[in-house]
Amino acid sequence: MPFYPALLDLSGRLVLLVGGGRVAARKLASLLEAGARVRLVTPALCQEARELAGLEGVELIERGFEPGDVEGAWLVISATDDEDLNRSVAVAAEAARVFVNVVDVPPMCSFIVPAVVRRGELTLAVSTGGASPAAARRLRQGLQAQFGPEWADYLAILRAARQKLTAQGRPAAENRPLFYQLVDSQLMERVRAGDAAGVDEVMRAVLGPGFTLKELGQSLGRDAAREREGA
Ligand SMILES: C[C@@]1(CC(=O)O)C2=NC(=C\c3[nH]c(c(CCC(=O)O)c3CC(=O)O)Cc3[nH]c(c(CC(=O)O)c3CCC(=O)O)/C=C3\N/C(=C\2)[C@@H](CCC(=O)O)[C@]3(C)CC(=O)O)/[C@H]1CCC(=O)O
Ligand SMILES: NC(=O)c1ccc[n+]([C@@H]2O[C@H](COP(=O)([O-])OP(=O)(O)OC[C@H]3O[C@@H](n4cnc5c(N)ncnc54)[C@H](O)[C@@H]3O)[C@@H](O)[C@H]2O)c1
Repeated sequence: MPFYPALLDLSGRLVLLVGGGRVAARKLASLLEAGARVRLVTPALCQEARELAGLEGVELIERGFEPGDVEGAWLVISATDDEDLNRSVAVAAEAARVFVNVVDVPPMCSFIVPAVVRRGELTLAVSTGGASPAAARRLRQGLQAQFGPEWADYLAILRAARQKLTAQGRPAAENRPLFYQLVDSQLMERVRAGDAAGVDEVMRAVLGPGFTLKELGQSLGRDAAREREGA
């Protein structure tokens, strides 16, 4: 089936998560990372889920699922191994016209979850359409090795430069070639090398004065340690 790919803005939006096992804990972590509010419905929690359930933004309901739990949710995820329960969750979500993922049960899903690499604002999402989650995982691992932490700084610089340039009010047709000159320049190599002076040099050559790291409120290497730990 040709799934429609999209990136959801879940910040401040309610998501219903059913189940309290290790898989639910993993889903809870990624939902909170995306800024969602989570209603967690489960009669029992593993230690990891219990810890995350104590965080801000989580409404823990310690009992079995009831169809009314879907009320107000923008998205539903069911992470239990009980087939009847999963079906009840899927039916309730469908009736409420809310997208639902039943982990590992494609026929009950109205959306499926890709394997993901994040580097600051870069998101690489891999889906095989459900053909092979193992292949999706291997692809993700390959991308993780290929796209390093420098992408976080690189995109932060590009965003800041783009905002400053577009705020100057020139026609988009004039700005456009500059954006391509920038992404086709040595900028990425300089960022990767942690060469701040080199970055400034490239920015000056392409965009003129006013676009140094300092002038853009940017610096290098902020996310490197974190990304190395998470890689
Ligand atoms: C990407 C990832 C995201 C995540 O789950 O967060 C994800 N599965 C991951 C891993 C993984 N899952 C499974 C294995 C064992 C090897 C294998 O079976 O291949 C491995 C690998 C491992 O663990 O080593 C078992 C499995 N998964 C599904 C079925 C049922 C079926 O295929 O019918 C079965 C058999 C269950 C059984 O045996 O009973 C179904 C789905 N799994 C999906 C997503 C959706 C399609 C994704 C796509 O487009 O390809 C879909 C359709 C629905 C959904 O769950 O959204 C995550 C990788 C995270 C990462 O490492 O980056
Ligand atoms: N995609 C993946 O990577 C992956 C990996 C492992 C397992 N899985 C699948 O994900 C599912 C969950 O795995 P798990 O290891 O977290 O399972 P688990 O058995 O540890 O967790 C099931 C959870 O469901 C809860 N539950 C039971 N009855 C309930 C009810 N009536 N209402 C609400 N919650 C209820 C339980 O309290 C428990 O916390 C399984 O179906 C498994 O096949 C997927």
